[in-house]
Amino acid sequence: MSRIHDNNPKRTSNHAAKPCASCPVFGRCGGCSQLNIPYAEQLAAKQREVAALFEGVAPADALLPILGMEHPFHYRNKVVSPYAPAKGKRRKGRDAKLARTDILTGMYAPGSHRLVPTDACAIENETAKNVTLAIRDIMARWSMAPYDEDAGTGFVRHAVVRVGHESGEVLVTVVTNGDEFPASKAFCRELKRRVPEVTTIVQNVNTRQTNVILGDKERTLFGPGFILDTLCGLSFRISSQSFYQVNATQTEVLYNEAIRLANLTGAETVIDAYCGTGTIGLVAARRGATRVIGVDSVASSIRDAANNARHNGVENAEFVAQDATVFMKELAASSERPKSLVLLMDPPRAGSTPEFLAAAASLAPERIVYISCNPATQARDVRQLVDEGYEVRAIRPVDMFPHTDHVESIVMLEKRND
Ligand SMILES: C[S@@+](CC[C@H](N)C(=O)[O-])C[C@H]1O[C@@H](n2cnc3c(N)ncnc32)[C@H](O)[C@@H]1O
Repeated sequence: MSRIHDNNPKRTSNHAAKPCASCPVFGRCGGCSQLNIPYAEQLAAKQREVAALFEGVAPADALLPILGMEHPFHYRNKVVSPYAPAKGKRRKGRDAKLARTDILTGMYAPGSHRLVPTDACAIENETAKNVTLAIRDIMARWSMAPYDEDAGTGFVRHAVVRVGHESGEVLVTVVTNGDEFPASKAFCRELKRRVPEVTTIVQNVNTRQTNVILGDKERTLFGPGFILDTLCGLSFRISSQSFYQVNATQTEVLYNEAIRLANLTGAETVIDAYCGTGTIGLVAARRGATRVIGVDSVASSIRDAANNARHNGVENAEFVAQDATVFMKELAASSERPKSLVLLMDPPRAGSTPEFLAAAASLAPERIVYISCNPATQARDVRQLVDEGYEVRAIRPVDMFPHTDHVESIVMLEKRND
């Protein structure tokens, strides 16, 4: 996701952190920075940002209009809420009574670990928010202490709530500073009673004094330990540690557009580089690719991808746990180079590597569809691909995170005939 650097002083001064009708903590909470700007204006600014980044890299007419949301609220299907003691409310003893106001939950202030309590949020899924508030109330009622990050004491650190966009299933991960979860069965019963949509509850143990939210140890307290959700007609299994895009509505928009731009005719092998849990590659496997090879450096994502393929009966996709650059260089050097090739790539914010891009170009894919959450590094990488003999045919910004200064973009390149 790219941060907008809008040099327009008028826009900046007009909209500087004023109170906002949709959110009483706007300007203090680090969740959204543009809630006070009309949505159409936000989209126009994101379009301008992408246009500026690709000036001189792509022909101006390659830029297509940004795809925004029809209902740009409550789109976050994953909500991460820390719990902390209210100031001056640090517990004196283990059995000290707690009131609801003694426990803070909400969002951090921008660039800090100061919790801004919120009872409602304009961008988070409402069921997920209800879960985080219900946990706070149960904690107060049952004297479960929130984690104090300075002292390293207290029990409940975070709740990570994921809601299946289509299925409505709800996975709650309670991150605890300790292994033993007293009365965990009663806790689950009470949470389920308060928010009946909850389908599974997992305890994640994190006893380290760190900013990293999840620890390594987990146990399922209630339900199957995962939820299922449908994306582009395929069913995906989501567990507490799986990578899954947080705005499912726009993920479908993003993937549909990427597959449209890939223009698969039924003859192509598709490489899905930086594939995560294989979501986009599996959609390509269903929509015209003869064969899909996904590659990602995270072994657990590759296991999820292979399971997702099996679970959906997709037989023309395989997944490799390897560094994407090493994989591309090995493929470029091998004698088994696929003839008709399309490359899909979706690297992290830092973008790809010059070696990956050079190996990709030497494999001469007919089309490259490059998805990015950081158009600045994407423009840098696309410039190299242009130098290596490709031409930008289309750029499509997609608004995955309304009311924030992030924008996603898809670039489609074709091999130049010169
Ligand atoms: C933006 S995510 C894309 C995931 C997937 N395409 C999706 O839409 O869900 C970037 C992915 O790149 C992977 N990654 C990061 N560095 C990598 C590397 N050097 N080689 C291969 N994969 C890498 C991460 O594990 C992550 O799954």
